[in-house]
Amino acid sequence: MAPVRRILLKLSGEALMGPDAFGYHADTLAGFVAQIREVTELGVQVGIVVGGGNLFRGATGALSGMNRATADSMGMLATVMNALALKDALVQAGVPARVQTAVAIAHVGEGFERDAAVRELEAGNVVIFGGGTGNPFFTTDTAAALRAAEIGAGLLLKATKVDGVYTADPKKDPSAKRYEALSFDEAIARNLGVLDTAAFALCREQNLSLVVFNVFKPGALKRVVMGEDEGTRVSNH
Ligand SMILES: Nc1ncnc2c1ncn2[C@@H]1O[C@H](COP(=O)(O)OP(=O)(O)OP(=O)(O)O)[C@@H](O)[C@H]1O
Ligand SMILES: O=c1ccn([C@@H]2O[C@H](COP(=O)(O)O)[C@@H](O)[C@H]2O)c(=O)[nH]1
Repeated sequence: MAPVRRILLKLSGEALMGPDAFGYHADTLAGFVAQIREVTELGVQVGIVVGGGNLFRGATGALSGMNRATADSMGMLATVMNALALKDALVQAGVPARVQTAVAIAHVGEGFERDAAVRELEAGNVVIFGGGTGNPFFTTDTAAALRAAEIGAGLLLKATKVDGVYTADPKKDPSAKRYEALSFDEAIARNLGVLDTAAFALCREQNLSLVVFNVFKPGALKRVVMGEDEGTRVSNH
């Protein structure tokens, strides 16, 4: 089977810290870069939205009394830092990459512009979208669904710490069962927390298929883009 032509990869921020409790784990980052390089070598165009859970989440700041919108701005800045870290690691590995940010930060990255992003992808550059949607009260899952729709990605991939979508959070409920596939209607109706509802709803509305997979499994990203049996597929069918 031919690989998907263009993907939007949502890379977990929390995954970047590997076995550490905070920040970046160099070997883990190198492993993700190797997987991304593998799919670019197949000719797949790769857009990336990276989360911020290794550095800061707005909801956590709000719990300790911060204004939620301010805390979310800090969370968005955390995702920009992750975008820069990922870009640096990709470029050092010989994979050309650009950063576009939803929050304007002069001299740090280009501002998000859909046409420019598509041109970069067609030229063979990985484009990393930092800063989420640019708005508080959203998550990078929703940003990933949004950017996927904007760039016309054939598939949205959520690269995370679990190997698919389960009947309940497998970290909290050891009896949870993994789905091989399910519909967006079912995911929303069952309130499955692997993605936020806004992101599920946008995918459903835009008829954008999603695969949730474990990014720590070597070669998993390539298997997903090749349409092989990996993770859980969520779609309108
Ligand atoms: N039904 C479910 N199936 C699978 N995972 C679930 C489910 N419900 C909740 N989860 C949890 O969702 C997590 C993945 O989503 P989450 O947004 O928290 O992580 P992330 O995207 O990896 O984080 P980050 O904010 O760092 O980008 C999993 O680690 C899992 O514990
Ligand atoms: O559109 C967005 C995206 C993200 N945020 C804030 O950033 C952090 C980190 O993102 P995660 O998706 O949780 O990894 C998030 O907790 C929000 O505080 C945002 O405000 N808007």
